[in-house]
Amino acid sequence: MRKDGVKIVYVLLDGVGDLPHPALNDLTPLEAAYTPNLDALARNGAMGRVITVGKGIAPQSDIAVFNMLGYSFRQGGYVGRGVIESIGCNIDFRDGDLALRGNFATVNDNNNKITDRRAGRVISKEEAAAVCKSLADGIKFSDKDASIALVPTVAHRVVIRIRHSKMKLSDKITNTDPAYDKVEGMGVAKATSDDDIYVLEAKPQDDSKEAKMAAMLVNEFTEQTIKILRDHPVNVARKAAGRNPMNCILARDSGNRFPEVQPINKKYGISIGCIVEMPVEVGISKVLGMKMYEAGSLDDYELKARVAAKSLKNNSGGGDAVYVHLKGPDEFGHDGDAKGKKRNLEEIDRRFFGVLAKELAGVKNPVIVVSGDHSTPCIKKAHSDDPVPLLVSGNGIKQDASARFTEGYGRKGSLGLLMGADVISTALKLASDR
Ligand SMILES: O=C(O)[C@H](O)COP(=O)(O)O
Repeated sequence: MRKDGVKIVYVLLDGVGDLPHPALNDLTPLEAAYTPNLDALARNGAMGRVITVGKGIAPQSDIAVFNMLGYSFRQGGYVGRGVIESIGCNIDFRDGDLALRGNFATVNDNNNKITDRRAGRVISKEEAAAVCKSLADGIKFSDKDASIALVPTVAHRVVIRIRHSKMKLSDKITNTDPAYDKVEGMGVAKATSDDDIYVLEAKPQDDSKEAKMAAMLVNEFTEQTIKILRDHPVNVARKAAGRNPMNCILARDSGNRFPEVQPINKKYGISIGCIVEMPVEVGISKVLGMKMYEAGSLDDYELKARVAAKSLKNNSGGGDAVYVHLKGPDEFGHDGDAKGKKRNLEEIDRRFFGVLAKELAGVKNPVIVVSGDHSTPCIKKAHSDDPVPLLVSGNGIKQDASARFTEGYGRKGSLGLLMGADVISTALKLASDR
């Protein structure tokens, strides 16, 4: 396959896929949204659908993005989101430490019933830092050789690292977060509702003393966290202001070692940069050795479009491809806000794809690939295994009858049903064969 001169913008819209929603007259957010720029791309390309990780798997974003970049880990060997987020947030993590993804959550004072898995989502950096400091100072494990470090990242998200100075901890333990399961090391959304959920006990998944120790330490962490945070000044203030207290941390996706993977540029024989912000996306990019471009905060869509186009221009040291992750749609899906998701897609269309179209003027024959890492249907308020639409657009790509970037056109498109791990090689082939 000749790849000389190929220029690709690869956009993953987090949680973009959806199902018909009554608030949108039984359309999906993509179908209901006014997206003239995406529509124009659809008319100049071909569509299909993608099962990002595997049939029947409602994946978390980490393993889904790895797959969409060509790394399936189906033969095992995935290290877990906790490790990827640790790498993303620069915590001092070593092989044998236990790394977990945490959520600040709200629980009832008396029975550990979870009333909000994200403690209201709005958590300031100061609140998160104050709470994490109290926990780092206050948590005393019964085993004196164990210690804890916490790094708050974005909103309700926090990274937990537990270290034992005399033992490598095992990652073979279950989650305390009831919303996700671990399947072959991958985080998978469970079909639970948010209405009747409790903090779970971490259980060892084998008989080793390392797994028993890891589970015991996570359970001590949970119990002490709830005690320390019950009357914490941050929570007294939050409650007084009518906000949900951040009085618990739910842990999931344990991992205990660095991943070993082939760098992405070597895998595809081209140079691929990226524009990412979330800690998990930063972790993935570091693991794959991608060059990261600064492009403001999560919703600086115009800037992201400008930086993406510039990264491909030969006169600025241009790469061959740039992967852009846009977090926007996913949170609306989790919150069940179909109208919000529609509005967000309209904004992305106007402020990202509209600007990108103009900024790419100086790039010769670019190909734009658009897809998602998974579906987050608003009616489910969680990730699902529904395939996501895929669009490969550019002059010379054999067009099908796609008129809009929607789930429906994806279903009818000429690219058919692909696996996530095959998307980049398929796009490269279509781009090179023109
Ligand atoms: O936003 C995230 O971090 C994940 O995609 C969803 O995680 P959550 O269900 O814990 O918010």
